[in-house]
Amino acid sequence: MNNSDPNIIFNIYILIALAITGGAMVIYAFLNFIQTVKEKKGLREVKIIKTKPIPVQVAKELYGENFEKSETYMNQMLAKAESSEYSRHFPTVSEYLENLTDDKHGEKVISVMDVTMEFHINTYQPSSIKEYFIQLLKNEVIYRKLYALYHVSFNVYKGEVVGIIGTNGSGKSTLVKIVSKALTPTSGTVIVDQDKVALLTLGTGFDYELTAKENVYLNGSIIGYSKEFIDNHYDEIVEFAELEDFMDEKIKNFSSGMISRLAFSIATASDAPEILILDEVLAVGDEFFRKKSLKRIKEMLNSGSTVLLVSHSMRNILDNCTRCIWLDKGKIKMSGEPMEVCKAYGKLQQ
Ligand SMILES: Nc1ncnc2c1ncn2[C@@H]1O[C@H](COP(=O)(O)OP(=O)(O)OP(=O)(O)O)[C@@H](O)[C@H]1O
Repeated sequence: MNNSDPNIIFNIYILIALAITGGAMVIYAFLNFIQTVKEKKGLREVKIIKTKPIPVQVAKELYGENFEKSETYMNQMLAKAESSEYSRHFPTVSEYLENLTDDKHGEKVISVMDVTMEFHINTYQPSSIKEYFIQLLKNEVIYRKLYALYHVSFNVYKGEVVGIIGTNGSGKSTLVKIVSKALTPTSGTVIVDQDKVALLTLGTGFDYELTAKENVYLNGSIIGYSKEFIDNHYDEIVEFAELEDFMDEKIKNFSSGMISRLAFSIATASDAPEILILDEVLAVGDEFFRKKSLKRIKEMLNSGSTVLLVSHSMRNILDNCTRCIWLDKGKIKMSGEPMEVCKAYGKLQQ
C-alpha cells in the first residue's frame, strides 16, 4: 500500500455513508408517497371533518335530540383521524351517513351543513374587455357580494321526496347544484354519495349551433352518460321527444318547447338513480307532453329513489312530496309538512 491509501479508505467510507443516507431518504420519500396516495384514496372526508368541525349550534340544528349521539360520533371520528390508525378506519360516505342515522327518521342520505354560497357581481358593467382591464389595473373593479345561500343546513333521509320552493332568485338551483357537486360552496359541507346522485335540469349543456342529434351526445355526456349508453338509448330518446323528423336540424331553429322535450327525454333516459334531483323539469312542453313527462317522473318517484324536487308548482309539491323546504333570499324560511309550508308560502305571495 502507498501513502494515499488512508485517503482512499476515507473516501470509500464517505461514499458508503452518502449511499446509506441517500437510500434512506429515497425509502422515506417512497413511504411518504404511499401514505399520501392511501390518504387521498380513502380519506377525502376526514379532511372535511378535520378542517371544518361542525359548530355546536349547527350540529344541534341538524341533529336535534340526537345531537349528543352525533357529537360523540364526530368526536370519535376526530380521535381516529388524529390517531395513527386512522387511514385504516376511515369510513366511506355511506358508512359515515349510516352512522349518523337517527332512530326517528332512518338513514341519512344527504347532509347539508352550514352551506353558504357567495357570488361576486360586478356593479359597473364595462363597455369592452379593454375597459375592464383598464379598470382592473386601476383597481377600480367594484364587486357587490351576493349571498345565493346563507348558512343553510338540513338533512334528507332515505326514501323522502323533499320539495324545494321559493321565489325567483331564492337560491333553489344553486342549492341543488351544490348538493349534486356541480358547484362548490363558498363555505360549509355537503355529505352525499356522489355516485348515487343524478341532477336532472333542463337547458344546460346545449349548443344552439349543433344539430339535435349532436346535442343528444353533447348534453348526454355532460349529464354523465357514456357514448355506448347514448348509442343504445338514442332511438328511445328521439321517440319519447317525438322529434324523429328534426334530429338533423340545428336546434337554434327549434321552439323552446321542442328543446325542453329533447332535454327532458335525454335527462330521463336512464333508470332512476338512488338520489334524484329534479330542477324544474315537470312543466315541460305542451299539455300532452306534460302529462307524458309527469308519468315518467312519477315512475321515477315511485321507484324508491330519494328525491329533491325544485318546483314553482304547489300542485306538484303537494302531490309528490313528503316534506317541503321553503327558501327565501338564500335562507331556510320554513321546513315541514308540504301542506303547511305551501300554505304559509301561498299567503306571503298574496
Ligand atoms: N353564476 C352566478 N353568478 C352570479 N350570480 C348568480 C350565479 N348563479 C346564481 N346567481 C344568483 O344567485 C341567486 C340565486 O339564484 P338561483 O338560480 O339559485 O335561484 P332560484 O331560486 O333557482 O331562481 P329561479 O326560481 O328563478 O330559478 C340569484 O340572485 C342569482 O342571480
